[in-house]
Amino acid sequence: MTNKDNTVEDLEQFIAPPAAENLNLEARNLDFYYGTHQTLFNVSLPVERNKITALIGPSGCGKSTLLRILNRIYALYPQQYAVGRVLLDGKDILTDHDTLTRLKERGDNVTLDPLGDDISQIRARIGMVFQKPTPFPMSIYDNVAYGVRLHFNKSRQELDHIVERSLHRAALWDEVKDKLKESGLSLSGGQQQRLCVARGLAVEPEVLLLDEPASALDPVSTARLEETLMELKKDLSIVIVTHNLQQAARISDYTGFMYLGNMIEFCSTDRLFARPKTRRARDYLTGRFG
Ligand SMILES: Nc1ncnc2c1ncn2[C@@H]1O[C@H](COP(=O)(O)OP(=O)(O)OP(=O)(O)O)[C@@H](O)[C@H]1O
Repeated sequence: MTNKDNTVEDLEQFIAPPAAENLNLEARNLDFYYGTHQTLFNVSLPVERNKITALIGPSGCGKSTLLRILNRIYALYPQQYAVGRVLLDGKDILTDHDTLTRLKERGDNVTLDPLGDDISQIRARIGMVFQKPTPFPMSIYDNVAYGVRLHFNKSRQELDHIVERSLHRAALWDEVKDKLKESGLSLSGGQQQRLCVARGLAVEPEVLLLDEPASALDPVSTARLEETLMELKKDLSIVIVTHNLQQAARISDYTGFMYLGNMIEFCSTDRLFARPKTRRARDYLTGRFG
C-alpha cells in the first residue's frame, strides 16, 4: 500500500484497524491456491468483536475464498491450500502440517500459538451460512438441533430450549413454532435462510460467516435477515460477503474492498463509502465497474 498521495489523517484512518484487544478473528498475510492457481495475495482481515464486517468487490475477486479460509472449510477439498495465519482470539487455527510446511517455505519466521487441531470445534466456534439456503431434509426442529447433537450431549429438555432460543434469535420462532415437526424444506426461501442462521446459532458460535446470504431473497426477507444480523452482533462477530453495496452500507461497521485477490482497502464502512482512498474502490462504489 503506497501512501505518498495521502495526508497523515488519511493514512491514520486507513491503518487504524480495530484495536488488537477487540479482535475476535484475524487473517494475516494469506495466500490461497486452487491447485497451482493463486487466488489470494497477502490478504489480511481484522474482525472486531460484536461488529459486522462486510467484504465487497467485483465477481471473482476472492471474497468467498477468504471466507472459506476463516473456518478452514477449504480444507475439505483436495488441492486447495492456504499459506498464512488465521487467529481466533489470538490462537492459530491454520496449524495443519501442509500449512506449516508452506509457511516455512514462504520464509515466514513465526512461532504459532495453536488453538488445537479439532476442526469440528473450530467450525462450531466459527459458523457459516451459505449463499443458497441449505436446510437438511429433516424437520425444522432437527435442522436446528443437528449441530448440538453432533457436538454436545444435551437432554431433550435442554435441546428444546436451545432450539426455541435459536429460532427466536434468528427471528423465525413466531413463524414456525406450531410446525416444528414439518420439513425444513417446506419453508419459503427467506425462512429457510433464517433456519440456516438458527442452525448456525444453536452451537453458540463466536463468529458467524455469511456468504451472500440475501442474494436469493426478496426485499422483505432481506430486511428481516438484516434486522436479525443487527440484533445478533450484540452477542457475536459477523463477517458478510455481499454484492449489495447498500446492504454493506446499512449494516456493516467495517468494510474490506477486494480486487483481483488483493485487499485493496479496509476501514470503517462510513469512511470507505464517504471517502474511498483508491480509484478502484471509488469506481466500484460509484458503479463504474463490477
Ligand atoms: N473450486 C475452484 N477451483 C478453481 N478456481 C476457483 C474455484 N473457486 C473459485 N475459483 C477462482 O478463484 C477466484 C476467486 O473466486 P471467489 O469465488 O472467491 O470470488 P468472489 O469474489 O467470491 O466471486 P463472486 O462474487 O462471483 O462469488 C476466481 O478467479 C475463481 O474463478
